[in-house]
Amino acid sequence: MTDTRPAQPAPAGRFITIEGIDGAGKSSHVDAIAQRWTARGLVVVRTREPGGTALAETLRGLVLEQAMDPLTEALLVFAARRDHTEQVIRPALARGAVVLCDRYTDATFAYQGGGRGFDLAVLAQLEQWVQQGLQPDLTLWFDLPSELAAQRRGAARAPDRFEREQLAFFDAVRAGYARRAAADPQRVRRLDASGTPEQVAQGWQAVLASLGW
Ligand SMILES: Nc1ncnc2c1ncn2[C@@H]1O[C@H](COP(=O)(O)OP(=O)(O)O)[C@@H](O)[C@H]1O
Ligand SMILES: Cc1cn([C@H]2C[C@H](O)[C@@H](COP(=O)(O)OP(=O)(O)O)O2)c(=O)[nH]c1=O
Repeated sequence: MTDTRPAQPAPAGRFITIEGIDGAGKSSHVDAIAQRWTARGLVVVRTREPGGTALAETLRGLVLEQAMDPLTEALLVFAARRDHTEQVIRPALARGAVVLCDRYTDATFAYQGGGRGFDLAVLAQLEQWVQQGLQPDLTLWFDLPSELAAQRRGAARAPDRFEREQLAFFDAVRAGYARRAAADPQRVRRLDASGTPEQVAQGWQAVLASLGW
């Protein structure tokens, strides 16, 4: 069935997402990325997926800890996304804020599509129904080999249901991100996340500078 509802009007703010396999280094850079705009007096709304609202955080707890089949998993991350998008992201963009979101739909194509092997055409339909044409203006993809990410994750934190997966799963997730980047290279910018923190920071700074952000 074709979804014929019109896309909602383009929002005024800026929507930036951060992506990568677990242990890629996203959390280590998000404060500095946000500061780039707060230093100029812009309002930055920092949020994450799955999560960002009370309902979506409840769904996050289920997705990260409960065993479930791939369709249930895909529906739950999109249900969380719908609530988050409508309650937080669209209103913030309409107010002119910078929305900086730790993961969004590229993670679904990477983890559920790549990692779990779930049908990409179904994910694309859900994406359309849930987002009604809304896409990030920019996605910073922290990319590095799965082995290196696993070493970085180490034993520092109790692994959730995804972090307990084997290297082959993360190789497939990474390939899922690469497909999304190839399909939309203007939006999804790959960063080499295998270097030192300083080198990685230079990478995202160069991308933002090239956009005049
Ligand atoms: N460039 C880097 N080089 C080496 N270790 C790093 C680098 N960036 C982050 N780390 C470390 O790797 C681990 C995972 O980083 P984190 O930022 O939590 O990743 P993510 O949020 O993508 O899962 C942390 O212990 C962090 O200190
Ligand atoms: C947004 C999203 C995340 N995930 C997974 C990826 C991560 O393993 C996990 C939560 O991501 P993350 O917030 O990066 O976890 P942490 O707080 O441990 O750094 O959820 C999906 O499988 N599908 C999705 O659509």
